[in-house]
This record gives sequence, C-alpha cells and structure tokens, in this order.
Amino acid sequence: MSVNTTSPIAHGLEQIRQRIDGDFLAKTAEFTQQVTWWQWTITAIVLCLTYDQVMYQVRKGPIAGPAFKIWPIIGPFLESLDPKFEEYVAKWDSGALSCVSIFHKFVVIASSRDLARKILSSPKYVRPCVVDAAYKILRPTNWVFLDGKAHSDYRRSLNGLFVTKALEIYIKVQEKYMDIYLDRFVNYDGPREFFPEFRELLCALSLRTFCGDYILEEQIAEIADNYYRITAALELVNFPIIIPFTKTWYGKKLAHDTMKIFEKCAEMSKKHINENDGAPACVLDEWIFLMKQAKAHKLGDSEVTEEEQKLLVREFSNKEISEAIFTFLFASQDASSSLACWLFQIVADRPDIAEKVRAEQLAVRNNDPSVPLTLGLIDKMNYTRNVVKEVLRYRPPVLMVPYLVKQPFPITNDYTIPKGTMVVPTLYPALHDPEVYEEPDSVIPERWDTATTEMENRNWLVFGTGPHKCLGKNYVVMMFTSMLGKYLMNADLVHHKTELSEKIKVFATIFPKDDLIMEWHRRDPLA
Ligand code: HEM
Repeated sequence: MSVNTTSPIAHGLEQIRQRIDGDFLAKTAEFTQQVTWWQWTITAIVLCLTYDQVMYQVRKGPIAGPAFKIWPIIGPFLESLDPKFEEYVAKWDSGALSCVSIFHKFVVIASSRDLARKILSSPKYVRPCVVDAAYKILRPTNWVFLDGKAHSDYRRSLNGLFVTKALEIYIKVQEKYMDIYLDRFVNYDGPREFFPEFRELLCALSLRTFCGDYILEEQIAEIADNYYRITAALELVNFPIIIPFTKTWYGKKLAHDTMKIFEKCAEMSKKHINENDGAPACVLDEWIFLMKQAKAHKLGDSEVTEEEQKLLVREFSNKEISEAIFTFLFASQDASSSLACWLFQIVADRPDIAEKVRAEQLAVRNNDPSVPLTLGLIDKMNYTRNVVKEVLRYRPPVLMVPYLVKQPFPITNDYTIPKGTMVVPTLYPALHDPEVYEEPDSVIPERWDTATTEMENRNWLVFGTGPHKCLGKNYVVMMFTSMLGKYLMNADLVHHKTELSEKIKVFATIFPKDDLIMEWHRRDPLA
C-alpha cells in the first residue's frame, strides 16, 4: 500500500499546474494546426533578416558605414558588380575605417595611410584574400595563398628572379617586342582605342619576359584574348558557387589552359638549362638556372653566392612553376595595362613633359638614338623614371588590396576587426594626401627631384608594403622607364580627348573611361 505524503496545499498546486500544462499543450497544438506553411516561412525570413541586421550592427561597432543594411542579406552586392570610382572615394571619405556587408561577408575598408600600412604589415592578423573566386581560378595550391613562414620561404626563392642581375637578362627580349609593337602602332590608319592595344602589348611583353621563345606567337594571342575573361571572373564579390558557362566558370577553365601552356614551357626550359647547359634568357630559364647553381653548390661542384644557395629550398615541379608564372601574369597584366594607358595619355596631353623626356633620352645616348637598352642606360634616365613614378602616384593602378582577418585584429584603441572579415587597405588616399604631395591632383614629375622619405616610402604605397609587397616593383619601374623613353623618342602621340578621358573606369584596376583614343606617328628621334 502506498502512503500519500503530499500536503493538501502541494496537492492543490500540482493539480493547477497539470491543468495549465494541459491547457498550454492543447493551445500550442491548436495554434500549430492553424499556422499555415507560409506563416512559418515568413517567421523564418523575419528571423534571418533580424539576425543579419543584428550581426551587422555587432560587427560594425563604432566605425563608419550605413546605419543598417538597406538591402537585406545581399547588401550592396548589385553595386559591387559595377563598381564606380566616385563611390569608392565617397566610402574612403566617410571615415578612416568604414564597412559594408555583402551576403555573409563583412568588409572593413581602411583608407588612411597609417591604417593601410598597419594592415599590410600585420601578417599575424591578416593574410591576402584576393577575391573569393581567386582560390578557384588560381588554384588553392598556388603559392600566393601561402601564409607566414611557408610564404616567406617560397617568396625567397622567387626574389632572385627580379634582382638587378636578373632584370638585365630580360631587357633584350623586351626591347625586341617594344620595337615590334611600335611599328604596329605607327602603322595604324587613323585613331583607335588604345586600351586593348596596350593590354595586348603588355601581355606580349610579360609573356616573352617570363617564357622567352618557348611560348609561341599564337599562344600569346590566345592568352591575350582569354585573359580579359579571366579578369572579368575576378570581381570583388562573386556568386559563392561556380555555375557552368558563367564568367567564373570560363575564368577557371581559361586559367587552367594557360597554366598548361606554362607547364610545357617550363619543361622546355629545364631541358635547355639542365641538359643543354644553355644560358638564361627569360624568367623561366633564370629560375631553373638558379636552382641548378644552388644544387651544384650543395653538391660542392660550383661557386655560387649565398643568395643563390637560398634558392634551393627544394626542386620546383613544372606544375608549381606554371602556377607561379601564372601569378606573375595575373599580378602584372591589369596593373601594367592601366599604367600604360594613363602614362601615354598624360604624356600625349603634356608636351612639356614629352619634350623633357625626349631631351633626356638623347642625352643619355650621347645623341645616338640607336644605342640599345641596358640597365646602366636606364639607370641614367632620372627624369623619365620620375614621370613613371609620378603617374603611378597620380593614377595608382591598384586602388586597394583585400586581406582576410585570421584572428580578432585590434586595429585601433576602440575597434577590433572580427575574425573572418575581409579587410581592405586602400592605397589611393595616401598617394593623394595634400600634406605630403603638394597639389596632389596635378602631374608634377619634378616633385621627385627633392622627394622626402614620406613621399618616397611612407606614402608611396603603389606596390603595397610588408611581406606581400609587389615582387615586380623594380621590374615595372625599369620596363616602363625604358619603354616611355623609347616610344616618345620614336613617335608623336596624338590623344583624341573626349569628356570621358579624365574619368576613371574601374575594371580590376583603373582606366580612362573612353578607353583612350590615340594615333601614333613615326618621328625622327633627332628632330
Ligand atoms: C604597374 C604594375 C604593378 C602594380 C601597380 C603592382 C602592385 C601590386 C600590389 C599593390 C601588390 C600587393 C602588395 C601587398 O599586398 O602589400 C602586388 C603584389 C604582387 N605583385 Fe605586383 N604590381 C604590378 C606589377 C607586377 C608585375 C609586373 C609582377 C610580376 C612580374 C608583379 C608581381 C606581384 C606578385 C607576385 C605579388 C604578390 C606578392 C606576394 O604575395 O608575396 N606585380 N603588386
């Protein structure tokens, strides 16, 4: 027999509770039967939207940015498909740190010089992010995505390809192709858009520098054509998955085909250097030659410098070499084409600059225009080099460099960038800082005659800074100085100005909005 030990009060309370529970369950069941599927759907959507807005507010903290996401979830995704320079400027002007949120991605933009430098020099907190599609297009195994020591070790083995000694080797092939394209430009009938012309010229110059004669004329033409679609696939924000026959799908396929071509070139170069004991004539040759030298040194066969020895981190496969060469093309193609457009537009519009460049070109050659290019000769072209530096400052091809935050990053005293954020240091504002560059919106090559450390180093962020700073910096300045000198000496450039000539079009880098309409006429260098 069981004994009921519960007091009458407790018993009464228990009965009330059971009645309430029963009522509640019954009411809940009744409610769920009445709620239709679309009411559930709306509830789920409202919860998602609220979560999206709340997370945006939490991540945004005190920095500049819209008070809430005007377009829920997608944010300014549609605007990012057609980026406008003026919108970027407005964003930079809105605060040293500002933000947007697109789909799941929270993006912080740093527009002051010091914050940009801090981000670029903080590998503990950030690593390059490029754009989402880049991992798929450049392949996840690509060296540019390496981080920390793995990156610096790999990069050490590439540095040797762009030191002075190596650059000297590439000048011959570059001059040959500069001449070929000069002939082509001066033989065109009437004005035409030079944006596509410069893209092709730069693609040919890069590919000949990287792959020498291993690459065929028709392969260069194919890559130059395809490259446009690869760039188009690398927008700042892409749809998260690759859908067949879309821009990203074509980009990935064409990048793969291009790397296959480079793989074959690497194979030929290995044969030339290792089996036939050939002399290096291009970047591929130089890389393989340096590996060979360093290996021989390891085996005690030959005298090589300590730098060369460092190159043999290990043997690089043809696939790895092809991926690295692709990154050189990827890094150089758009930025160099952008520089070519602004540089030749500006010197065509500024006869005072063109005249000084021409005078210097004859002076360094002792009035003999046929003197071939050498590193020593290019070194003497101070004014011409200053024009290149000034145009890079005035119209920096790379406006911003996206990085990914690896761990919470205390960027200022009152703001920590959350992990997983895309953080974008911008380079343009530092290059147009009126406190460092007087009249920042004018092209004044002479300012470089008396450049301060701030002008030369702290603010001149054209090629970035920190562990990922541009590998091609010296190469770019050298090649453009020699090309500008040669072309101005041998051609008169006529720019057909339109009201869009000074307007900036953003297509990965920046270009004149009218695609630069010019005509070139052969000129007597001694005239
Ligand atoms: C006008 C032409 C160019 C400009 C304005 C430019 C600018 C830049 C900038 C801003 C970066 C990012 C730096 C950073 O994250 O701090 C970069 C990286 C890089 N650039 Fe350039 N670049 C140019 C041409 C070239 C050329 C011709 C090459 C190769 C031959 C090249 C190779 C690279 C590579 C490999 C990186 C990534 C380095 C790394 O992650 O370690 N660039 N460049």
